[in-house]
Amino acid sequence: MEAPHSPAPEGATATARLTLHAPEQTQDLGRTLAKLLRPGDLVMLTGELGAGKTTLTRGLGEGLGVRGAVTSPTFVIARVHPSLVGGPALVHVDAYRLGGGLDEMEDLDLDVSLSDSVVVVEWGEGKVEDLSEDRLHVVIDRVVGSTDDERRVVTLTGYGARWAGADLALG
Ligand SMILES: Nc1ncnc2c1ncn2[C@@H]1O[C@H](COP(=O)(O)OP(=O)(O)OP(=O)(O)O)[C@@H](O)[C@H]1O
Ligand SMILES: [Mg+2]
Repeated sequence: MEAPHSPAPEGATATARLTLHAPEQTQDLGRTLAKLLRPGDLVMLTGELGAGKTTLTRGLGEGLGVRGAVTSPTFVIARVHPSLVGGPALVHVDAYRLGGGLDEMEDLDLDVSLSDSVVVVEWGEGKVEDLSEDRLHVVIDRVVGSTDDERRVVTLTGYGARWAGADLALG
């Protein structure tokens, strides 16, 4: 599934693609990716229902050393997981029901500053890009349409100066 010749999207400063074969690998990717993340980073997760966005976020939470189990934020729009290791909190957002985007996001009245946190947003495309000039976009695709195939192709694309030259080939 490598597509080395596909052009990078406009504005992209770093990109990588990898294939994951099981949910544990998706979670591991999150753990590895967490090492690259800093306070103020915005990570957007895109992928259909059950693609593995929350699974990846669970790994991010482990890698960041935050409190609380990462689950689908079904009944809340955002959940804050404070750091247990003196690092940034993880703010996990389900933007699916976030109609208005940015304004609502700022109105959520989270008791944490987004610029001190790592903000991970599921279903945020077209809604939260304005939160930061820099962002890491993670797209998770099923290799085939079948729901019992565990393979996923993950495309990581960094936008903005923050990600310029970053090595996203984390496999
Ligand atoms: N390679 C894989 N990576 C991640 N999840 C996988 C993989 N293979 C199978 N799965 C399964 O797919 C499901 C992914 O669920 P998850 O909640 O992470 O998806 P999601 O993208 O957050 O969905 P939603 O859009 O409903 O929030 C889990 O049941 C998981 O076990
Ligand atoms: Mg989810």
